[in-house]
Amino acid sequence: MRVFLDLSWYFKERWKQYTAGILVLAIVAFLQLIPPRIIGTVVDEIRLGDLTSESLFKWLVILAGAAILMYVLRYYWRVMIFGSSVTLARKMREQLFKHFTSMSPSFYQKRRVGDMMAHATNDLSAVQQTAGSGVLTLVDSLMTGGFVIAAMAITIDWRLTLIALIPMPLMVILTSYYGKLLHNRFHFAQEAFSDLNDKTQESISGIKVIKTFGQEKEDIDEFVQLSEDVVQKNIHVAKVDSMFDPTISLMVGISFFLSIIFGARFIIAGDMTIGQLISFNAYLGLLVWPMLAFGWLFNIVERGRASYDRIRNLLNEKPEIEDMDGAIDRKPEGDIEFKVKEFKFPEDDRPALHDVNFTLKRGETLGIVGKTGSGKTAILKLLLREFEGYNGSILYGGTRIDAYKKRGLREAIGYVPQDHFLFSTSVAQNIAFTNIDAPEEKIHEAARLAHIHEDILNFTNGYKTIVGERGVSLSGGQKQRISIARALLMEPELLILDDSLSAVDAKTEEAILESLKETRTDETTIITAHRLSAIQHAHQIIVMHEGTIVEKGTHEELMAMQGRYFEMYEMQQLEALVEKGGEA
Ligand SMILES: Nc1ncnc2c1ncn2[C@@H]1O[C@H](COP(=O)(O)OP(=O)(O)OP(=O)(O)O)[C@@H](O)[C@H]1O
Repeated sequence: MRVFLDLSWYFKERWKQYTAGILVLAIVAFLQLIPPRIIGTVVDEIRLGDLTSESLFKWLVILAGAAILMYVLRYYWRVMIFGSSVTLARKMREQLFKHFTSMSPSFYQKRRVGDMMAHATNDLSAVQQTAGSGVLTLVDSLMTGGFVIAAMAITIDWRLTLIALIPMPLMVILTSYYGKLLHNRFHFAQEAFSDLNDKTQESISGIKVIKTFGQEKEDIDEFVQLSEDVVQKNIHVAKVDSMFDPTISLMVGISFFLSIIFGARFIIAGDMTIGQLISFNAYLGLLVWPMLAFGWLFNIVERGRASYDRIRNLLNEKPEIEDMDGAIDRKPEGDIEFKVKEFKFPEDDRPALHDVNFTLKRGETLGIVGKTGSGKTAILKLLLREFEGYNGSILYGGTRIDAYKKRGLREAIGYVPQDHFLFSTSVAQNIAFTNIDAPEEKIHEAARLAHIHEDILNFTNGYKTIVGERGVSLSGGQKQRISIARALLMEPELLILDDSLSAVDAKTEEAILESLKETRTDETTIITAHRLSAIQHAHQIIVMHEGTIVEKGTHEELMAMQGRYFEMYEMQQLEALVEKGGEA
């Protein structure tokens, strides 16, 4: 029952609804006692020959009145209690979503999407059930059960009541045992559901790759296997679940059996009338629901507790990167001074960066080149404060970047990542992602700078064209340029292009670089690239190798050094020549 204590914050918040709901439930529980009582009285009046048409009419009116009142009140408590449980789910769903958006990238590195989806669906619905059906079954089993037992003991016979209740302790022991079994099995069923969710999500996003490699059958087989696992684990849950009802019915059956045997003896002894035994048995019939509710209560509470714990654990995880107390609330600007002695990604023993030092003056362009895995993106991730825990300091405008509020820092940076993402909305909305109210001219201007404007005008609906999930209907180069336009619309203090020109042809690349040079005279730009033409004109170029800077300078200086950069350049010239068919 601890989950009710865990949810007490919400019960306090909605105490009016819950109190009203519980009060109404109590009235319904009391009204339920009327029909059995009337049936017994009528039977006794028939036996004694006292029943008149007036008295029968009176009983029928009372029965009808009680029925109508119960009908209305049953509707009312559902609105109060179940309505509140729906609001709780909404509230927790919002909390979860907000939490997900505040978490650092390393959180997503550790967790699977399917798992998070399972928390936001199955777990939330189990908690919702606890705050709705859980409260109902708890209150109803105690109240209806209590009232019925009191009516049996006080108005009929306390000895027969005690006898009829003999199977109860056994029922409590059995149902709580089933509850424990259920808890474990439900946990495994949930995990299997997470795996299935994860698989489905991955297969759908990777459908192109699956089809290209003709792996549909293998993928379906894997899905069927996981789906079978979910079914098996849920059958395990259902097996325990289905033991509740027969057990309770058996116990109630034993109660009826005992009440008939001993009730008949009491009638023969003259301690009880036939009408009273009929009322007693009708009351016993009313006990079936509270007993069932009691069994369900364990079931609901066990599921709710497991789910609530999982959600709480998730919500308790703190974002690794948070604003420090008194953080500066403005966008940084000025020179960038990068001095990192050593940096390791979480859960990685090898340093991704070591001894990386450079200064970038405001308004200058820095080019970063190097083999794949040499640490180019790692530098950018530190600048963006996506990761921390490095040994050294990164200053922006003379102040450590962690002294700024994360929001301010990120607003100053227009970052175009390698794995850019387009949303399933229009092209215009994708570009105006950071400023949804941006005027049309600004959106077009950004698109012109990214040299995608003409392409967009050729789309069926121009800027209103809806981009499929992850932009499947666009070419790689078009997606890249829309992502660049999105970053340019921010007019960022620092523009970072992380290998963002790889899918555009050399001519378009040159045109984009030219327009950046013309418009971004006072702002800073960082470009990482494999193709040297993208960084050739930068004020400063650093060559990365195995996590450190091995060469630094302008294109001319680096060429003169005849080192790695020179080799890369020569190699790329040769490749270009071969592509052109060897004509010099
Ligand atoms: N999130 C991460 N967690 C752990 N290790 C990582 C992570 N990201 C990158 N690495 C590792 O850090 C090293 C540097 O990676 P980085 O992404 O900076 O390379 P890169 O030079 O940008 O490569 P590319 O040109 O292929 O993009 C690599 O060995 C990579 O495997």
